Parts: sequence; structure tokens; C-alpha cells
Amino acid sequence: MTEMKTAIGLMSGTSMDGIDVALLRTDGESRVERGPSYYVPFDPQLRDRWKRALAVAKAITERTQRPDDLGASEKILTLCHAAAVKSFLARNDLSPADIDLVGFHGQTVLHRPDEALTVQIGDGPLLAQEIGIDVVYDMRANDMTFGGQGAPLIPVYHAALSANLPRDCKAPVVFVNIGGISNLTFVGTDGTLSAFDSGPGNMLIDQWVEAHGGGAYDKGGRIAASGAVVPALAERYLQSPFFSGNLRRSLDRGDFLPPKAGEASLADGARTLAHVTAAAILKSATHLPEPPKSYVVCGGGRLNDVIMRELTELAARQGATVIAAEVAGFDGGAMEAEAWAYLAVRSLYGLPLTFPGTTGVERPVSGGVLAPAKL
Ligand SMILES: Nc1ncnc2c1ncn2[C@@H]1O[C@H](COP(=O)(O)OP(=O)(O)OP(=O)(O)O)[C@@H](O)[C@H]1O
Ligand SMILES: CC(=O)N[C@H]1[C@@H]2OC[C@@H](O2)[C@@H](O)[C@@H]1O[C@H](C)C(=O)O
Repeated sequence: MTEMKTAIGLMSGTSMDGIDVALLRTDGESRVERGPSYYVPFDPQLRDRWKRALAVAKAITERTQRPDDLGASEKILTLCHAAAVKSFLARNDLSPADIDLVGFHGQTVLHRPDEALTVQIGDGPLLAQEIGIDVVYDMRANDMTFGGQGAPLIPVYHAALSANLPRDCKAPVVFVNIGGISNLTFVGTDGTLSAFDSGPGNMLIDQWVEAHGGGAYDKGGRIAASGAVVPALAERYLQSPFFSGNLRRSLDRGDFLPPKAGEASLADGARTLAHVTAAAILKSATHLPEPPKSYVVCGGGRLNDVIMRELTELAARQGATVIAAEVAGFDGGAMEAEAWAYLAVRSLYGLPLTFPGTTGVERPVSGGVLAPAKL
């Protein structure tokens, strides 16, 4: 039996909107006690820097390379995470000695699963030194070494949470994470895990509204609510071979691109892309072992009312219900950060992070690199 540990998880996801911080007490197995969470948005200059980092990272052919100013961006990103941990500790009256471990995702700047290449910038040893807490980082690489796609990693945490679902949440249950990219975790009644990325989440909506003067994202889905779906545009996305071809489990930000200027008005574009986000989830769900009865939605997309309404309508046609994570008793905004805390503890104990049914890895494998606070 593993001992309970107190861990902090740090996530800055593909939306590149900010850093989620969450505290968890866990044994890395079935015991999970959720603690406080915190969110630090990136200011616009930093978001521009991460966007440039994505462009620069395209030149990477080997995962340790840091072309151009990518090394400088990695250091800045790491110091942003260090600052987020320090303010989280101060706000919660905690000191580094209260925390056993930090799980650090870093920022994905390149993800090419077909070439077994995934790069998350984030300097684990520097973070450990800055905050005085042991850090587990680089959690995707080992999965790829063993033939996995390096993502999604959250399913093992969804499986742990599934033990505490409310009774009226009928099995089989699927957890849907609508971040920049969306992903699904199916938890079978016998504990079988089946998971994969399911399509674009908010990233196309964010890129579209930002390029057309609508702000960084479509708050509440208000822009989409005043528009109409452009059927030909929606179909173009939904006919992508990603949904029908041999199941590719993980996506990169560049795999789907926003519509071109002039293809729709701001509102119609936002409405169409919200429809695509919801329809892509249902389309991908046809690859699951069984039709789900309940969808539990987490990630920023659960706050877009148009995505949620569409998802609810489309799922109802198949006899399934859709609820936001909060209705199931979870925190839909902090769940990924909690997952990184959970994964860090599993990594410490050498427990598997990924499984053949989640990333396509050849056998269950652990992962992550430990950077001790004191060398
Ligand atoms: N109030 C809101 N209304 C509508 N959309 C929102 C709201 N708040 C956040 N979002 C959307 O959610 C996105 C952030 O979601 P989230 O934090 O889950 O993404 P992420 O951490 O980048 O995820 P991932 O790594 O899974 O891609 C924002 O970019 C925005 O599009
Ligand atoms: C390579 C990478 O960073 N992938 C992210 C991304 O964002 C969502 C989806 O694509 C998922 O596969 C993954 O993140 C989640 C948290 C995961 O690994 O479970």
C-alpha cells in the first residue's frame, strides 16, 4: 500500500490562457482528497510569447533542442510557474515544507505523435530550486518511448474520480475535457479505460474571435449565441479523416486550423465552431467500446453555453445525459491541475501513468522525471 502524499499540480494547457494550480492529498491510487485551487492568467505579452514559441518549435527535430529564443521562453515560463506556486502557498497559509511534491506539465510547444516527438517546455530542476519542493516533470516522453502517443494522460485520474460519481450519473460514464483540444475518457463498469483526443475544443473559437476583434475567447458563448451555423463550414471540419480514419489518439494544436477571414461573420464563425466542438465529441464517441449513458464535462468549454447546449441536445438523441463537472461534485476548472498532482505521486511510486487503452502504449508504463529540491 502506498502512503498519502500532499502534492501540487501545475497545468498550462493548449489554450495558453494561464496556469492552473491545485492541491491534492493522494496515495496515487484510489484515495484522493481534493484541496484548494488557483488560477493565474497570462498577460497578453506572455500569450504572444507562447504563440511565437509554437512557431519556433516547428524547427525541432530532437526533443532537447531549444532553437532561437525557446530556451529563454522556457526559463520565463518556469519562473511564472514558480511565482504561481509561491502565491498559491501564501494564499493558503502553506509553506514548502507542507508539500511533498509538485507535478509540472509545462507548455506543449510541439506534439507529433506519428514521429514519437513531443516537447513540453518547462525546466523541472529550475522550478524545484525556485520553490524548494521536489518536482516531477516531463511526464509524456516515456510513454512515447514505449510506443504511446504521449497523450492523453488525464484518464488514470478520471478513473480514480469515477469511484465518487453521484448515483444518478448512469454508467458507462465518459469524462469530457474541453480545453484547447478536447479529450474523452470512457470508464467501463469493469474499470476498462478507453481514452483519446476527440477534436478541437476551444482553440479554434479562441483563434477566430481574437482575429475578428471579439476578445481572447467567447465568454459564456455569447458571441456564438447571436450567430448561426454555416453548414458547409461545419461539415468541412467534421469530414476530417481524424474522425473516421484509423484512430489517432492525440492531436496537436496545428492539426485543425481556424476558418479563413471572410468565410463567416464573427458570430456565425463562433456559432459554427461551437457546433463543431460539440459534434466532434459525439462523433469521436462512436469509437468508444459502448455508447455512453453520461457525459461529465470539465475544462473551460463547459462555460460556453452554446457548446453545452449543443452537446446536451446531440447526446440526448442517443439517450445520454450531459452534466458539468461541478454537478458531479468535481471542480471542472482545476481537474487537469489536480491530475498532474496525482500523476506526480504515481510517478514517485513507479505506478503506470498510461495504458494501451489510453495512449496506445504497448503495456502500462510509468513516466516523469524527478527533480529534487536539494541536490
Ligand atoms: N467563461 C468562459 N466562457 C467560455 N469559454 C471559456 C470561459 N472560460 C474559459 N473558457 C475557454 O476555455 C479555455 C481554457 O480552457 P482550459 O483551461 O480547460 O484549457 P487548457 O488548460 O488549455 O486545456 P487543455 O490542455 O486540455 O487543452 C479558454 O481559452 C476559453 O476558450
Ligand atoms: C500533447 C498535449 O499537451 N496534449 C494535451 C492537449 O490538451 C488536451 C489534449 O490535447 C490532451 O491530449 C493533452 O492534455 C491533457 C491534459 C492530457 O494529457 O490528458
